[in-house]
Amino acid sequence: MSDQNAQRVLTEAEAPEARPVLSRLRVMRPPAETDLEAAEAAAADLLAALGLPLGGEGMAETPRRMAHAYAEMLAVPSFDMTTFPNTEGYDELVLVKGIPVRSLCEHHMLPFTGVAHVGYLPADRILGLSKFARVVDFFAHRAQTQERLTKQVTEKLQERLAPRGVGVVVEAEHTCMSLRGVRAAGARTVTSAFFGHLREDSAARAEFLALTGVRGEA
Ligand SMILES: Nc1nc2c(ncn2[C@@H]2O[C@H](COP(=O)(O)OP(=O)(O)OP(=O)(O)O)[C@@H](O)[C@H]2O)c(=O)[nH]1
Ligand SMILES: [Zn+2]
Repeated sequence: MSDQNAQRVLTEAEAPEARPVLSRLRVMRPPAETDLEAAEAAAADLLAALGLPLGGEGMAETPRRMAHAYAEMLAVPSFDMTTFPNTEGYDELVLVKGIPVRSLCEHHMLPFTGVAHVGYLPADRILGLSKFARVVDFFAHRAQTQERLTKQVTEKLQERLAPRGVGVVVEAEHTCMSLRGVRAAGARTVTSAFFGHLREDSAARAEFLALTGVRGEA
């Protein structure tokens, strides 16, 4: 519930002059160089160049919606990476499974969607559980490759927690590969990155993969 509050659209009373999407951008961090007016003009040019009629009522606002939709998908959500001392000395795997992934492939600027499984072996500090999904979201809100997204989530956890191990698996469907081009609908790409004990110890990695439900001996 607090997640919804953090990214809710501001009410008209709070921001009477703002359109809903602009309001949402205020509680997230748009790329520094975002120019919505220029993006809207460029979207209109793109649609016109593709031969789409913009005169009718249905599409008159489409360039604005396109510009705002991309700006929203590229706006990096900010958050605190809250950690706690590991007072109980918990030293088994902590795994958050099935975190939604929504990102844009940098080659076509088309969405790829799926899930991430993120886990670590704690050392001195433990991470607030919601932060696993927030780290994934933070790196997903940009033009990405699935490989880079997987590595960046791993490296951020490594850097902030100094844990004994980190494992990240991402399973996603790329619409650039399912809706167009090769049209391999249903094909899912699986990427993984491991650090520390989960990288070096094949039994620990196998346990991690078994808990994620991802098949295969690493
Ligand atoms: N490695 C990697 N490739 C990706 C990702 N997202 C999209 N791609 C690929 O990027 C490649 C771009 O290839 P190009 O040949 O330049 O583009 P294209 O002519 O549209 O290729 P097709 O998709 O095969 O029609 C394609 O093979 C995509 O499937 C990703 O996250 N990681
Ligand atoms: Zn693509």
